[in-house]
Formats: sequence, structure tokens, C-alpha cells
Amino acid sequence: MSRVGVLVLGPAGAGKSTFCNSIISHMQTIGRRAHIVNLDPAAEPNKYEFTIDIRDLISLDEVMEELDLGPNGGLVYCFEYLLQNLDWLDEEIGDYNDEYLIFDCPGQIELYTHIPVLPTIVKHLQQQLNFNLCAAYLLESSFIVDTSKFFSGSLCAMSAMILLELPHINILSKLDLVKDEYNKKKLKRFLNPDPMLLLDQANKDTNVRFHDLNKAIANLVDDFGMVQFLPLEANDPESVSTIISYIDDVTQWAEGQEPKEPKDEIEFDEL
Ligand SMILES: Nc1nc2c(ncn2[C@@H]2O[C@H](COP(=O)(O)OP(=O)(O)OP(=O)(O)O)[C@@H](O)[C@H]2O)c(=O)[nH]1
Ligand SMILES: [Mg+2]
Repeated sequence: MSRVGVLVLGPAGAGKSTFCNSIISHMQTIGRRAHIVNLDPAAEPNKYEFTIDIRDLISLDEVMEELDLGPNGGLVYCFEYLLQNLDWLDEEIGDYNDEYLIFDCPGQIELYTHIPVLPTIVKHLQQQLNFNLCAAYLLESSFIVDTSKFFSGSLCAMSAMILLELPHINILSKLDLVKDEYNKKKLKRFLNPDPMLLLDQANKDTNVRFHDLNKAIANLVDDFGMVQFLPLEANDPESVSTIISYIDDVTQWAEGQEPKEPKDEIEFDEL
């Protein structure tokens, strides 16, 4: 039995839900099964049905209304409620053995950078439910064509990586929105970035008072050596397929598959 889970993370509007749908659509075309687990209590209606939906346990609208909370406080409450009711998640996930679950997470990044909500869910999925997990962290391409935004996006991605302690894949989403050649060229430098080259650029763009800080951040990004990005165009099956193969690699999806009955061989032997 193997259970594979992909946590799709990233700032609000980065394209997480669209990416989850692209995975499902791609899986359907290649004959693999996958399911979306919606962990966003404020999710909009989705193209593909959610197999498991946190809104069946608790709804953000009701929490906000009944407890007089704002959207962010309400979201934190919903997750604390989920943590107290993890047996609900266990039951919902119950029989999905040998399956591929895609967890669509909310965009409020404090859930994975500040409060230990997602780390607790991650530990539960790994230790109690035997999942091989991987985090797919999306950043929007058009936001990071300038170096300071790249640094800030990379720090958020690293913060999620450190907090969740999961195999981690960074993705630059909405690549199709970067249209002009100049920005396309700039973007290429961010896919496999050399932080020291980016430091020169950051220093050109910022006041000299920030140069030491730029250097410290560039060193940090360099030391971790882990900030690389895969390009994503949600409507391009090839880019989705490449990302899925990376996810398969880190979650060792193929190794967990039950060996198929070697029917042909049996028939051959019987002859
Ligand atoms: N052009 C383009 N638009 C995209 C792509 N991916 C997502 N979008 C659009 O970006 C917007 C936000 O996408 P979502 O998938 O809802 O983003 P999200 O990260 O789930 O948003 P939250 O759940 O609110 O944090 C939608 O209008 C999508 O159609 C892409 O690859 N290319
Ligand atoms: Mg979403």
C-alpha cells in the first residue's frame, strides 16, 4: 500500500486551485487516479468535485457569523477546530489506499509560516496515516521578475520548507502571463538562480543602506542551495506533466505501486 499526498501551498491567488485541477485533468488523460482534498474553508466552487472537503466539517462563513470573527481569525479558528477533530480527517481519508491525494491549501501563508497548524496536520498524515508527502510551493511568475520580490518570495518558500520539513518543490506559476521577451529573459534567471548574480542586481535596485541585508539574504538562499523553480503554465499539459514527474520522484510513487499480475507471462507459461 502506498499513500501519496501533495500539499499545494503558496500565497493567495498564486494559482494553487488551478494547479490542483490541472493535475486531476492530466491524471485522467494518462489513466491515473487522483483526488482533491480541499483544506480551504473559504474555497469557491471548483471545476472538479472535492473528494474530501473541510467545509463538510466547518465553514468559514458560519464561524465568522457565529463567533463574530474576521476572515483571518475565522480561518485560524477553522484550522484549530480541524486539529481537534483529526479523527474526521482519518475517517474521510479512510479507504483511500493506493491513491494520490492533492491537498489544496488556503493562501494565508501565516498558516504555514507562523502558526503550527499545517506542520501538525503533516505529522499526522505521515505518522498516523502513512503518507509519503511532498510540498509544492507556488509563486506567481509576474511577481518575481524583479529581484527584491524574488528574494522575498524565496524566503517565504524557505520558511514553509523549514517549518513543514517535507520534500519541497518550488513552482513559478502563470508563466504564460510573462509575455514580453525582456521579462521572459529575466525570468529564466530565476528558474535556477545564482543568488550572487542576483545580489548585484538587488544592490543596483536598492539604497546602499540595504546592501548588507541583500548580501545576507543572498548568502542564505545560496547556503540552502534549494531554491530552484519549475515553470508552470496551468493550461500546458507538458509543464504539468513535468511537475508531476518531479513529485512522483520525491514521493517515490512508482515504488509504492502494487506489482501488476504478470498475466501475459502466466499465459505464456501455460502454453
Ligand atoms: N494566465 C494564467 N492564469 C492562471 C494560471 N493559474 C491560475 N490562474 C488564474 O489566477 C487566478 C487565481 O487562481 P487560483 O487557482 O484560484 O489561485 P489560488 O492560489 O487557489 O487562490 P486562493 O485559494 O484564493 O489563495 C484565477 O483567475 C486563475 O484562473 C495560469 O497558469 N495562467
Ligand atoms: Mg484556491
